[in-house]
Amino acid sequence: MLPESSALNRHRVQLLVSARNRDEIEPALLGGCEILDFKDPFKGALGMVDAETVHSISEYFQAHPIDIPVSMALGELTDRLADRKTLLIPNFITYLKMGLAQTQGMSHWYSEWQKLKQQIEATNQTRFQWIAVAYADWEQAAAISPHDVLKAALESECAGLLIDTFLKQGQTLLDHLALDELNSLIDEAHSHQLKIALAGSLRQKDLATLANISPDIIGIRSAACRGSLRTDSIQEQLVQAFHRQLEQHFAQTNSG
Ligand SMILES: O=C[C@H](O)COP(=O)(O)O
Repeated sequence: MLPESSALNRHRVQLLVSARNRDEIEPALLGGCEILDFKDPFKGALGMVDAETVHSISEYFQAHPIDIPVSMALGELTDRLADRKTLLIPNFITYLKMGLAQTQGMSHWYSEWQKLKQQIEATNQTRFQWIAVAYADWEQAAAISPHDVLKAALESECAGLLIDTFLKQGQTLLDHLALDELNSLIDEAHSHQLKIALAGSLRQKDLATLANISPDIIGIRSAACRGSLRTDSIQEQLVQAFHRQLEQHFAQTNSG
């Protein structure tokens, strides 16, 4: 059952903004981003930024320490298994996420996922907080279903579950998953203290609908970019406008 519709949802929601390079850090932060994410929008839904970009972002954070959590996308599990490149993750990263496209029918995906996470932690001598990623358009992504990803996230003690879209061709999260399906995933996650992030070409106008459910994080890139084009650059005033709308629909956004 959906919670009773109300103009103001009292659940605290944080704004995550996906930046692609050092130049986008300040517009995201000044606009009010509360979790800073890094991904390369030219490499798919969860494309990882290249080593040169990681280096310049690291230099930026050495000069300007940051006090909000930072996350990074690592691409798809199947891509990581195919290239086996050693991943060096900078020490300012808290959350890591990997997509599960092409895992449908792959019998050992769960153990491969666990092994890879352990290898990344061993290489970097750090325990990361892992975010499991479910795709709302999971059938097109040949991924496992959001309910199965949620089950796997709980089993593997992930810090959270992100529900995003795999295809970025104009359809939004809400085009693929009905609000009551999202609500039931959120209820199930919250009953196990698992945080839920929602993303997938979300726009300011979607916030009134999303205020009927209680995600913990809302993630954007397209809506923060000029012309709503995720391959364009982040604009401070667009992040700020989205953040303002978020505060109008979800109370206590900035209350710590
Ligand atoms: O995690 C957030 C995503 O980067 C959202 O990107 P998008 O708004 O372009 O779908």
